[in-house]
Amino acid sequence: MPLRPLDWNTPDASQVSENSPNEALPNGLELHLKNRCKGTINCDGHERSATIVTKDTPIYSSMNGSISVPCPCVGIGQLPTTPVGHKKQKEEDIVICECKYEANNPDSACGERCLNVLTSTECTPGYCPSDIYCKNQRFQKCEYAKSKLFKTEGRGWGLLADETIKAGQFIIEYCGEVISWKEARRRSQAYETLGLKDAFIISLNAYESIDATKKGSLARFINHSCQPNCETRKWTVLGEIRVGIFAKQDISAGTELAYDYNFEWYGGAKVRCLCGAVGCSGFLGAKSRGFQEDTYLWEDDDDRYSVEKIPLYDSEEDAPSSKLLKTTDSSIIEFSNGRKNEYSMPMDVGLESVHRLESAALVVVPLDSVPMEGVVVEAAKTEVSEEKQLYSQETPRTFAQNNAMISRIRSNSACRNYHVGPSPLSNKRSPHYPNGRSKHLVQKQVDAKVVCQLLASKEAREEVCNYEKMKNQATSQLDSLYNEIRPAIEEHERDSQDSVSTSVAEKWIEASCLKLKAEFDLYSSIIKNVSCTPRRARGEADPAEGDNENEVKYLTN
Ligand SMILES: C[S@@+](CC[C@H](N)C(=O)[O-])C[C@H]1O[C@@H](n2cnc3c(N)ncnc32)[C@H](O)[C@@H]1O
Repeated sequence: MPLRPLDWNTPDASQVSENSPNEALPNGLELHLKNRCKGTINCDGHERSATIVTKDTPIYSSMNGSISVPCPCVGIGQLPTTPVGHKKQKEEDIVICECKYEANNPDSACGERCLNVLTSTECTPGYCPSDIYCKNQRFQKCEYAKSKLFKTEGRGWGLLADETIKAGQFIIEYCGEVISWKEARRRSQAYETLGLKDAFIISLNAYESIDATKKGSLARFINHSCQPNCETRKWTVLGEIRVGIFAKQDISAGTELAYDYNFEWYGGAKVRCLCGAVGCSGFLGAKSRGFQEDTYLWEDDDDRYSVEKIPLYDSEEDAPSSKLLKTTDSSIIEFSNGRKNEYSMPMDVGLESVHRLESAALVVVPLDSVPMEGVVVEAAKTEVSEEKQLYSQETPRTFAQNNAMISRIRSNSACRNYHVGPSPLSNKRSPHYPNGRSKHLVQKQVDAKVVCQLLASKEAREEVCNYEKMKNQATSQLDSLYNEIRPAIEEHERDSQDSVSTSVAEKWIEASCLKLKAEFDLYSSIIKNVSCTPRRARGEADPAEGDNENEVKYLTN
């Protein structure tokens, strides 16, 4: 049973032949000289001897009851073995389809219309009415497309189609050790500490991950692309969820296979994406929650770690020479979070600048977090301590939560690669101010009540208050929707769905837009009234009962 290997038995002693020195594996891992076994590897018609180490060895795959090791010819050699560690499927859990094999219609034997195929479940041998004709046991029979390893430029090893592959075709299973989510985090950190640059852990479901770092199939060599020709899909095979790589489109022989990792970035080095796609997001995991939160946290006033400041290329020579835009003078680019950055652009603006623009557009920042500096400075012209009163520190649902939701909805999280690290950056994630508060807790907002105290006109005050009320309503609507949606999101992470339902996503988008509009209305009203209506004179009675008069005095100075 060559499935989802947790471990392998030692190859049969009869396989042992001449020993040869260890060879470096494609990803730089060495064979460990432990539980040593010698075996003959038959690869593309030629034989070579090698030391095979079970248990503690980076050996690839569980194909057809064999283990695979890379051969210097960049092929794969096989040694027979038996993977163990699978759950036994209970008879009562076996789902039986209603197909009937007809000799003149081969598709009748568990083709597209098979009930099991429609629910991404493989038929169980011995129980399928199509019996030996059943075509729905691709994972079990390792019906992989032909592929071969090749060395890429800058992205390590990659995998090529070695035959024409049709859209929708099963290419290969992502095999590896099935471990808990917690163990995945622990291992990711350990691998990073060991200096392993490549990440091989993908998420299987909310609780388990597949680690192909040391044991896995050739699928572990498939690189990421922001415009991929493959995708991951989950199938239920003999009662277990397993991950396969499937073709998204027809792929011709010799084309590199790639899928979108939806890489989950938790810190550590930001890895530049070298997929070369037109809409490339710049970094592996740039769309993930961790990456966006980290980037956002530092955008305020510390540009050192923001994505825009990290050069995409190590040197100018590395940068592609394509000239995509032309401009003559300095341009102000307004980011979606309202922050303006001034770039003195050279005559020719190359790919890097375009990337910068694209990555800026990717950052979704709700108005909650817009500091409104223009308004406050202009209106108050006051001491720093008063700024605190204009900016409420209330953070009903911070950006982190909002953004987590957005990125979860957005992410097709069937498979996320982990890249976890106790890196220098992780210290930066909780910077502290001298007053001991964490920087990311200081989400500034304009406090409409304090602004009202500035305004002499009753109508102006009422208008601002009304807009604030509407903003608060929209905020609590979004909050309750968040609670309503959470189970759906959790469910989505647990089962094999690749995305949340469109209706859920639409509800969320609608409520978010309403909140953004309410915020926009409030802030426009504040700007309009602060700049166009008279201010209250010093010492004038406070419009609101019990308000602090000193506050007003300061503000109108
Ligand atoms: C699952 S492995 C893929 C195989 C890997 N190239 C190797 O040589 O073993 C994932 C790692 O490959 C590299 N990689 C994959 N896609 C990449 C891309 N588009 N740009 C840069 N590096 C990439 C990254 O180091 C990533 O952590």
